[in-house]
Amino acid sequence: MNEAPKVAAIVVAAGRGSRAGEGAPKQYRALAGQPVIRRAIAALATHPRIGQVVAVIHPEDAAVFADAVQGLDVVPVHGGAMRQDSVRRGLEALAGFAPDLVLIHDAARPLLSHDVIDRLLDALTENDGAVPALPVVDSLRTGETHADGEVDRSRLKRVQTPQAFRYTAIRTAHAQSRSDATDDVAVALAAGLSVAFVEGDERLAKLTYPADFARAETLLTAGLITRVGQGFDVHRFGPGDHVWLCGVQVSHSQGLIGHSDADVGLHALTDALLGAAAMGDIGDHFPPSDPKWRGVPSNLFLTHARDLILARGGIIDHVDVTLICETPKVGPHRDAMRQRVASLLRLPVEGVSIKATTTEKLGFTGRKEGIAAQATASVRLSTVEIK
Ligand SMILES: Nc1ccn([C@@H]2O[C@H](COP(=O)(O)OP(=O)(O)OP(=O)(O)O)[C@@H](O)[C@H]2O)c(=O)n1
Ligand SMILES: C[C@](O)(CO)[C@H](O)COP(=O)(O)O
Repeated sequence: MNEAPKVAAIVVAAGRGSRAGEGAPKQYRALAGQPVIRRAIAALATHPRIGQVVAVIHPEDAAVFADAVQGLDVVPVHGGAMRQDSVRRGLEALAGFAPDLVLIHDAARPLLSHDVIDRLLDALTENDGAVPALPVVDSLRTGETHADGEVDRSRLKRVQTPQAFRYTAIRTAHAQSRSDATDDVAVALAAGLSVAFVEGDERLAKLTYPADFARAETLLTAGLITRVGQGFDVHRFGPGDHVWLCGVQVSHSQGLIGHSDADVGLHALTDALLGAAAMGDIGDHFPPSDPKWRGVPSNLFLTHARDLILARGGIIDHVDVTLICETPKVGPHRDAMRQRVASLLRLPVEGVSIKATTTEKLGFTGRKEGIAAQATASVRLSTVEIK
Protein backbone atom coordinates (compact mmCIF):
# COMPACT_ATOMS: atom_id res chain seq x y z
CA MET A 1 0.00 0.00 0.00
CA ASN A 2 1.23 3.54 -0.79
CA GLU A 3 2.19 5.73 2.18
CA ALA A 4 0.04 8.81 2.78
CA PRO A 5 1.77 11.92 1.36
CA LYS A 6 3.41 14.37 3.80
CA VAL A 7 1.33 17.54 3.72
CA ALA A 8 2.27 21.04 4.94
CA ALA A 9 0.44 24.36 4.89
CA ILE A 10 1.58 27.96 4.57
CA VAL A 11 -0.59 30.81 5.82
CA VAL A 12 0.52 34.13 4.37
CA ALA A 13 -0.11 36.92 6.86
CA ALA A 14 2.55 39.55 6.28
CA GLY A 15 0.27 42.09 4.55
CA ARG A 16 -0.87 45.36 6.11
CA GLY A 17 -4.53 45.20 5.10
CA SER A 18 -4.52 48.75 3.77
CA ARG A 19 -7.94 48.34 2.07
CA ALA A 20 -9.58 47.12 5.27
CA GLY A 21 -9.61 50.54 6.92
CA GLU A 22 -8.29 51.77 10.26
CA GLY A 23 -7.04 49.59 13.08
CA ALA A 24 -4.79 46.58 13.44
CA PRO A 25 -3.84 44.63 10.30
CA LYS A 26 -7.01 42.75 9.30
CA GLN A 27 -5.63 39.29 10.10
CA TYR A 28 -5.29 40.25 13.80
CA ARG A 29 -8.78 41.74 14.22
CA ALA A 30 -11.39 39.76 16.13
CA LEU A 31 -14.07 37.98 14.16
CA ALA A 32 -16.84 36.49 16.29
CA GLY A 33 -14.55 36.40 19.31
CA GLN A 34 -11.37 35.04 17.73
CA PRO A 35 -8.58 36.67 15.72
CA VAL A 36 -9.03 36.17 11.96
CA ILE A 37 -5.61 34.53 11.63
CA ARG A 38 -6.36 32.06 14.43
CA ARG A 39 -9.37 30.75 12.53
CA ALA A 40 -7.39 30.39 9.29
CA ILE A 41 -4.51 28.57 11.01
CA ALA A 42 -6.73 26.41 13.23
CA ALA A 43 -8.59 25.03 10.20
CA LEU A 44 -5.27 23.81 8.78
CA ALA A 45 -3.54 22.81 12.04
CA THR A 46 -6.48 20.62 13.09
CA HIS A 47 -6.77 18.82 9.76
CA PRO A 48 -5.70 15.19 10.20
CA ARG A 49 -3.80 15.05 6.88
CA ILE A 50 -1.66 18.16 7.57
CA GLY A 51 1.59 17.62 9.48
CA GLN A 52 3.16 21.09 9.61
CA VAL A 53 1.85 24.66 9.40
CA VAL A 54 4.03 27.71 8.76
CA ALA A 55 2.69 31.26 9.13
CA VAL A 56 4.44 34.01 7.22
CA ILE A 57 4.17 37.18 9.29
CA HIS A 58 5.36 40.78 9.27
CA PRO A 59 8.35 41.23 11.63
CA GLU A 60 6.44 43.94 13.56
CA ASP A 61 3.60 41.50 14.31
CA ALA A 62 5.60 38.91 16.31
CA ALA A 63 3.94 39.66 19.67
CA VAL A 64 0.38 39.99 18.39
CA PHE A 65 0.86 36.82 16.35
CA ALA A 66 2.08 34.83 19.38
CA ASP A 67 -0.93 36.02 21.35
CA ALA A 68 -3.40 35.19 18.57
CA VAL A 69 -2.23 31.62 17.99
CA GLN A 70 -1.60 30.47 21.58
CA GLY A 71 -1.98 26.70 21.81
CA LEU A 72 -1.88 26.11 18.03
CA ASP A 73 0.96 24.19 16.43
CA VAL A 74 2.37 26.72 13.95
CA VAL A 75 5.86 28.01 13.10
CA PRO A 76 6.26 31.73 12.26
CA VAL A 77 8.67 33.03 9.61
CA HIS A 78 9.11 36.58 8.33
CA GLY A 79 7.47 37.63 5.06
CA GLY A 80 8.45 40.00 2.26
CA ALA A 81 7.17 43.13 0.52
CA MET A 82 4.76 41.39 -1.89
CA ARG A 83 2.49 38.40 -1.33
CA GLN A 84 4.62 36.22 -3.58
CA ASP A 85 7.78 37.12 -1.64
CA SER A 86 5.99 35.91 1.48
CA VAL A 87 4.89 32.69 -0.21
CA ARG A 88 8.45 32.05 -1.36
CA ARG A 89 9.77 32.47 2.18
CA GLY A 90 7.13 30.09 3.48
CA LEU A 91 8.12 27.49 0.88
CA GLU A 92 11.79 27.85 1.82
CA ALA A 93 10.96 27.48 5.51
CA LEU A 94 9.41 24.08 4.77
CA ALA A 95 12.58 22.67 3.20
CA GLY A 96 13.52 20.80 6.39
CA PHE A 97 10.08 19.21 6.71
CA ALA A 98 10.24 18.25 3.00
CA PRO A 99 6.52 17.81 2.38
CA ASP A 100 5.16 16.06 -0.70
CA LEU A 101 2.23 18.47 -0.90
CA VAL A 102 1.67 22.04 0.27
CA LEU A 103 -1.40 24.22 0.71
CA ILE A 104 -0.87 27.98 0.41
CA HIS A 105 -3.57 30.00 2.15
CA ASP A 106 -4.39 33.66 2.84
CA ALA A 107 -4.75 34.50 6.55
CA ALA A 108 -7.47 36.87 5.34
CA ARG A 109 -9.74 33.91 4.46
CA PRO A 110 -10.69 32.65 7.93
CA LEU A 111 -13.71 30.46 7.15
CA LEU A 112 -11.93 27.44 5.76
CA SER A 113 -13.66 24.08 6.00
CA HIS A 114 -11.99 20.67 6.15
CA ASP A 115 -14.14 19.66 3.18
CA VAL A 116 -12.39 22.19 0.92
CA ILE A 117 -8.97 20.97 2.14
CA ASP A 118 -9.94 17.37 1.37
CA ARG A 119 -11.18 18.27 -2.12
CA LEU A 120 -7.86 19.99 -2.87
CA LEU A 121 -5.63 17.21 -1.55
CA ASP A 122 -7.66 14.57 -3.39
CA ALA A 123 -7.27 16.48 -6.68
CA LEU A 124 -3.46 16.42 -6.32
CA THR A 125 -3.31 12.70 -7.05
CA GLU A 126 -3.81 13.58 -10.74
CA ASN A 127 -2.55 17.18 -10.96
CA ASP A 128 0.43 19.32 -9.94
CA GLY A 129 -1.93 21.87 -8.44
CA ALA A 130 -5.55 22.35 -7.37
CA VAL A 131 -7.48 25.49 -6.47
CA PRO A 132 -10.97 26.22 -5.14
CA ALA A 133 -13.04 28.30 -7.56
CA LEU A 134 -16.58 29.61 -7.85
CA PRO A 135 -18.55 30.81 -10.89
CA VAL A 136 -19.11 34.51 -11.50
CA VAL A 137 -22.79 35.27 -10.86
CA ASP A 138 -22.98 38.99 -11.75
CA SER A 139 -22.96 40.35 -15.30
CA LEU A 140 -19.60 41.80 -16.24
CA ARG A 141 -18.74 44.75 -18.46
CA THR A 142 -15.46 46.42 -19.39
CA GLY A 143 -14.87 50.17 -19.29
CA GLU A 144 -16.68 53.13 -17.77
CA THR A 145 -19.98 53.40 -19.69
CA HIS A 146 -22.89 51.14 -20.66
CA ALA A 147 -21.70 51.37 -24.27
CA ASP A 148 -18.55 49.45 -23.35
CA GLY A 149 -18.27 45.75 -23.94
CA GLU A 150 -20.00 42.87 -22.26
CA VAL A 151 -17.76 40.10 -20.91
CA ASP A 152 -18.65 36.44 -21.34
CA ARG A 153 -18.80 35.39 -17.69
CA SER A 154 -19.34 31.71 -18.45
CA ARG A 155 -15.58 31.29 -18.95
CA LEU A 156 -14.61 33.19 -15.78
CA LYS A 157 -14.05 31.91 -12.26
CA ARG A 158 -13.40 33.47 -8.87
CA VAL A 159 -10.29 31.75 -7.56
CA GLN A 160 -9.85 31.38 -3.79
CA THR A 161 -7.23 29.95 -1.45
CA PRO A 162 -5.92 27.55 -0.18
CA GLN A 163 -4.14 26.69 -3.39
CA ALA A 164 -2.58 23.24 -3.22
CA PHE A 165 0.50 21.97 -5.05
CA ARG A 166 3.17 19.35 -5.21
CA TYR A 167 5.81 20.96 -3.02
CA THR A 168 8.94 20.61 -5.13
CA ALA A 169 7.14 21.72 -8.30
CA ILE A 170 5.69 24.92 -6.78
CA ARG A 171 8.93 25.75 -4.94
CA THR A 172 10.86 25.56 -8.20
CA ALA A 173 8.15 27.56 -10.00
CA HIS A 174 8.27 30.29 -7.33
CA ALA A 175 12.05 30.49 -7.41
CA GLN A 176 11.78 31.41 -11.11
CA SER A 177 8.68 33.60 -11.01
CA ARG A 178 7.87 37.32 -11.00
CA SER A 179 6.81 38.83 -7.67
CA ASP A 180 3.70 40.53 -9.07
CA ALA A 181 1.69 37.39 -9.86
CA THR A 182 -1.60 37.81 -7.97
CA ASP A 183 -1.72 34.21 -6.82
CA ASP A 184 0.14 30.91 -6.87
CA VAL A 185 -1.88 29.44 -9.74
CA ALA A 186 -0.43 32.15 -11.97
CA VAL A 187 3.06 31.10 -10.85
CA ALA A 188 2.27 27.41 -11.40
CA LEU A 189 0.75 27.90 -14.87
CA ALA A 190 3.67 30.09 -15.96
CA ALA A 191 5.95 27.17 -15.06
CA GLY A 192 3.85 24.73 -17.10
CA LEU A 193 2.28 22.90 -14.14
CA SER A 194 -1.17 21.33 -14.44
CA VAL A 195 -3.79 22.89 -12.17
CA ALA A 196 -7.31 21.56 -11.52
CA PHE A 197 -10.31 23.50 -10.24
CA VAL A 198 -12.28 22.09 -7.31
CA GLU A 199 -15.50 23.50 -5.92
CA GLY A 200 -14.86 26.61 -3.80
CA ASP A 201 -16.91 27.89 -0.90
CA GLU A 202 -18.72 31.25 -0.55
CA ARG A 203 -17.69 31.28 3.13
CA LEU A 204 -14.05 31.39 2.03
CA ALA A 205 -14.43 34.93 0.65
CA LYS A 206 -11.39 37.09 1.42
CA LEU A 207 -11.66 39.88 3.97
CA THR A 208 -10.51 42.84 1.91
CA TYR A 209 -12.77 45.85 2.68
CA PRO A 210 -14.35 46.95 6.01
CA ALA A 211 -17.81 45.63 5.03
CA ASP A 212 -16.40 42.13 4.54
CA PHE A 213 -15.96 41.77 8.30
CA ALA A 214 -19.65 42.32 9.02
CA ARG A 215 -20.58 39.74 6.39
CA ALA A 216 -18.20 37.14 7.82
CA GLU A 217 -19.36 37.86 11.38
CA THR A 218 -22.96 37.29 10.28
CA LEU A 219 -22.00 33.99 8.66
CA LEU A 220 -20.23 32.85 11.80
CA THR A 221 -22.92 33.87 14.25
CA ALA A 222 -26.02 32.88 12.27
CA GLY A 223 -27.64 29.97 14.03
CA LEU A 224 -25.78 30.46 17.31
CA ILE A 225 -27.93 30.50 20.39
CA THR A 226 -27.06 32.04 23.74
CA ARG A 227 -26.74 29.68 26.65
CA VAL A 228 -26.04 30.61 30.26
CA GLY A 229 -24.12 28.34 32.62
CA GLN A 230 -23.64 28.69 36.34
CA GLY A 231 -21.02 27.33 38.72
CA PHE A 232 -20.46 27.21 42.46
CA ASP A 233 -17.46 26.17 44.58
CA VAL A 234 -16.17 26.28 48.16
CA HIS A 235 -12.67 25.86 49.63
CA ARG A 236 -11.78 25.71 53.31
CA PHE A 237 -9.03 27.86 54.86
CA GLY A 238 -5.89 26.09 56.11
CA PRO A 239 -2.27 26.92 56.85
CA GLY A 240 -0.54 29.29 54.44
CA ASP A 241 0.27 32.90 53.66
CA HIS A 242 -1.68 33.51 50.45
CA VAL A 243 -4.72 32.46 48.46
CA TRP A 244 -5.29 32.29 44.69
CA LEU A 245 -8.45 34.08 43.62
CA CYS A 246 -9.49 34.48 39.98
CA GLY A 247 -5.92 33.80 38.83
CA VAL A 248 -4.33 36.38 41.16
CA GLN A 249 -2.14 35.60 44.19
CA VAL A 250 -3.46 37.49 47.23
CA SER A 251 -1.44 37.67 50.47
CA HIS A 252 -3.46 36.41 53.44
CA SER A 253 -2.96 35.05 56.96
CA GLN A 254 -4.18 31.63 55.73
CA GLY A 255 -4.22 29.57 52.54
CA LEU A 256 -7.04 27.63 50.90
CA ILE A 257 -6.96 23.84 51.01
CA GLY A 258 -7.49 22.01 47.72
CA HIS A 259 -6.14 19.41 45.37
CA SER A 260 -5.02 22.08 42.88
CA ASP A 261 -4.16 25.69 43.83
CA ALA A 262 -7.72 25.92 45.29
CA ASP A 263 -8.66 28.97 43.22
CA VAL A 264 -12.31 28.92 44.14
CA GLY A 265 -13.21 31.72 41.69
CA LEU A 266 -11.69 29.99 38.65
CA HIS A 267 -13.26 26.68 39.68
CA ALA A 268 -16.75 28.21 39.81
CA LEU A 269 -16.10 29.94 36.49
CA THR A 270 -14.83 26.75 34.83
CA ASP A 271 -18.04 25.01 35.91
CA ALA A 272 -20.11 27.90 34.56
CA LEU A 273 -18.46 27.55 31.12
CA LEU A 274 -18.83 23.77 31.13
CA GLY A 275 -22.43 24.22 32.21
CA ALA A 276 -23.20 26.62 29.36
CA ALA A 277 -21.86 24.02 26.93
CA ALA A 278 -23.52 21.12 28.79
CA MET A 279 -20.15 19.39 28.94
CA GLY A 280 -20.18 18.02 32.48
CA ASP A 281 -18.30 19.59 35.38
CA ILE A 282 -14.74 20.28 36.45
CA GLY A 283 -14.52 16.96 38.31
CA ASP A 284 -15.35 15.03 35.12
CA HIS A 285 -12.53 16.72 33.22
CA PHE A 286 -9.98 16.90 36.08
CA PRO A 287 -10.79 14.15 38.60
CA PRO A 288 -9.49 15.05 42.11
CA SER A 289 -8.42 11.39 42.41
CA ASP A 290 -5.85 11.90 39.63
CA PRO A 291 -2.46 12.88 41.14
CA LYS A 292 -1.47 14.74 37.96
CA TRP A 293 -3.72 17.67 38.92
CA ARG A 294 -2.13 18.05 42.40
CA GLY A 295 -1.07 21.67 42.96
CA VAL A 296 -1.66 22.73 39.33
CA PRO A 297 -2.70 26.32 38.59
CA SER A 298 -6.43 26.50 38.01
CA ASN A 299 -5.99 28.57 34.86
CA LEU A 300 -5.39 25.17 33.19
CA PHE A 301 -8.96 24.17 34.02
CA LEU A 302 -10.39 27.44 32.76
CA THR A 303 -8.50 27.45 29.47
CA HIS A 304 -9.50 23.82 28.91
CA ALA A 305 -13.19 24.78 29.23
CA ARG A 306 -12.58 27.79 26.96
CA ASP A 307 -10.96 25.60 24.30
CA LEU A 308 -13.81 23.09 24.37
CA ILE A 309 -16.22 25.92 23.59
CA LEU A 310 -14.02 27.50 20.90
CA ALA A 311 -13.50 24.11 19.25
CA ARG A 312 -17.27 23.91 18.81
CA GLY A 313 -17.29 27.29 17.05
CA GLY A 314 -18.67 28.92 20.20
CA ILE A 315 -18.23 32.49 21.42
CA ILE A 316 -17.81 33.39 25.08
CA ASP A 317 -19.60 36.72 25.50
CA HIS A 318 -19.51 37.50 29.20
CA VAL A 319 -18.62 36.01 32.57
CA ASP A 320 -19.55 37.15 36.06
CA VAL A 321 -17.96 35.86 39.30
CA THR A 322 -19.02 36.60 42.88
CA LEU A 323 -16.49 35.81 45.62
CA ILE A 324 -18.13 35.28 49.02
CA CYS A 325 -15.85 35.86 52.02
CA GLU A 326 -15.16 38.12 55.00
CA THR A 327 -11.42 38.16 54.26
CA PRO A 328 -9.25 38.81 52.34
CA LYS A 329 -10.62 42.04 50.89
CA VAL A 330 -11.22 41.55 47.17
CA GLY A 331 -11.63 45.21 46.13
CA PRO A 332 -7.91 46.08 45.86
CA HIS A 333 -7.35 43.06 43.58
CA ARG A 334 -10.48 43.26 41.48
CA ASP A 335 -8.91 45.02 38.47
CA ALA A 336 -6.02 42.56 38.36
CA MET A 337 -8.50 39.68 38.55
CA ARG A 338 -10.59 41.06 35.69
CA GLN A 339 -7.47 41.53 33.56
CA ARG A 340 -6.25 38.01 34.31
CA VAL A 341 -9.57 36.31 33.57
CA ALA A 342 -10.01 38.41 30.39
CA SER A 343 -6.58 37.36 29.21
CA LEU A 344 -7.22 33.66 30.00
CA LEU A 345 -10.55 33.70 28.15
CA ARG A 346 -9.30 36.04 25.37
CA LEU A 347 -12.13 38.45 26.15
CA PRO A 348 -12.10 42.22 26.36
CA VAL A 349 -11.95 43.23 30.03
CA GLU A 350 -15.48 44.67 29.68
CA GLY A 351 -16.64 41.07 29.20
CA VAL A 352 -15.47 40.08 32.69
CA SER A 353 -17.21 41.04 35.92
CA ILE A 354 -15.77 40.20 39.35
CA LYS A 355 -17.80 41.00 42.44
CA ALA A 356 -17.45 40.25 46.14
CA THR A 357 -19.73 40.08 49.11
CA THR A 358 -19.70 39.02 52.74
CA THR A 359 -22.46 37.01 54.38
CA GLU A 360 -22.75 39.47 57.27
CA LYS A 361 -20.72 37.17 59.51
CA LEU A 362 -23.32 34.41 59.04
CA GLY A 363 -22.53 30.82 58.04
CA PHE A 364 -19.12 29.28 57.23
CA THR A 365 -17.90 32.24 55.21
CA GLY A 366 -19.06 34.58 58.01
CA ARG A 367 -17.05 32.52 60.51
CA LYS A 368 -14.01 32.83 58.17
CA GLU A 369 -13.79 29.08 57.70
CA GLY A 370 -13.49 29.29 53.94
CA ILE A 371 -14.38 31.10 50.71
CA ALA A 372 -17.27 30.38 48.36
CA ALA A 373 -17.65 31.55 44.78
CA GLN A 374 -20.43 31.53 42.27
CA ALA A 375 -20.21 32.35 38.58
CA THR A 376 -22.25 32.66 35.43
CA ALA A 377 -21.06 32.52 31.83
CA SER A 378 -22.98 33.48 28.75
CA VAL A 379 -21.85 31.70 25.63
CA ARG A 380 -23.11 31.50 22.05
CA LEU A 381 -23.01 27.99 20.64
CA SER A 382 -24.08 26.35 17.46
CA THR A 383 -25.51 22.95 16.88
CA VAL A 384 -24.13 23.12 13.32
CA GLU A 385 -20.34 23.55 13.20
CA ILE A 386 -18.13 24.42 10.24
CA LYS A 387 -16.71 20.99 9.50
N1 LIG B 1 3.64 41.24 1.46
C1 LIG B 1 2.56 40.53 1.70
C2 LIG B 1 1.28 40.94 1.24
C3 LIG B 1 0.19 40.16 1.54
N2 LIG B 1 0.35 39.02 2.27
C4 LIG B 1 -0.82 38.21 2.64
O1 LIG B 1 -1.51 37.80 1.49
C5 LIG B 1 -2.90 37.63 1.78
C6 LIG B 1 -3.79 38.22 0.69
O2 LIG B 1 -3.44 39.56 0.46
P1 LIG B 1 -4.37 40.83 0.66
O3 LIG B 1 -5.76 40.49 0.92
O4 LIG B 1 -4.06 41.74 -0.47
O5 LIG B 1 -3.76 41.39 2.03
P2 LIG B 1 -3.02 42.77 2.29
O6 LIG B 1 -1.85 42.90 1.40
O7 LIG B 1 -2.74 42.76 3.76
O8 LIG B 1 -4.17 43.81 1.97
P3 LIG B 1 -4.08 45.22 1.25
O9 LIG B 1 -3.70 44.92 -0.17
O10 LIG B 1 -5.46 45.79 1.37
O11 LIG B 1 -3.03 46.03 1.98
C7 LIG B 1 -3.14 38.25 3.15
O12 LIG B 1 -3.39 37.24 4.10
C8 LIG B 1 -1.86 39.00 3.42
O13 LIG B 1 -1.51 39.09 4.80
C9 LIG B 1 1.62 38.63 2.70
O14 LIG B 1 1.75 37.62 3.37
N3 LIG B 1 2.70 39.39 2.40
C1 LIG C 1 -4.34 35.07 -3.66
C2 LIG C 1 -5.73 35.58 -3.88
O1 LIG C 1 -6.42 35.65 -2.66
C3 LIG C 1 -6.48 34.57 -4.76
O2 LIG C 1 -7.76 35.00 -5.02
C4 LIG C 1 -5.77 36.95 -4.52
O3 LIG C 1 -5.17 36.91 -5.77
C5 LIG C 1 -5.10 38.01 -3.64
O4 LIG C 1 -5.25 39.25 -4.27
P1 LIG C 1 -4.90 40.60 -3.49
O5 LIG C 1 -5.03 41.70 -4.48
O6 LIG C 1 -3.51 40.42 -2.98
O7 LIG C 1 -5.91 40.74 -2.42
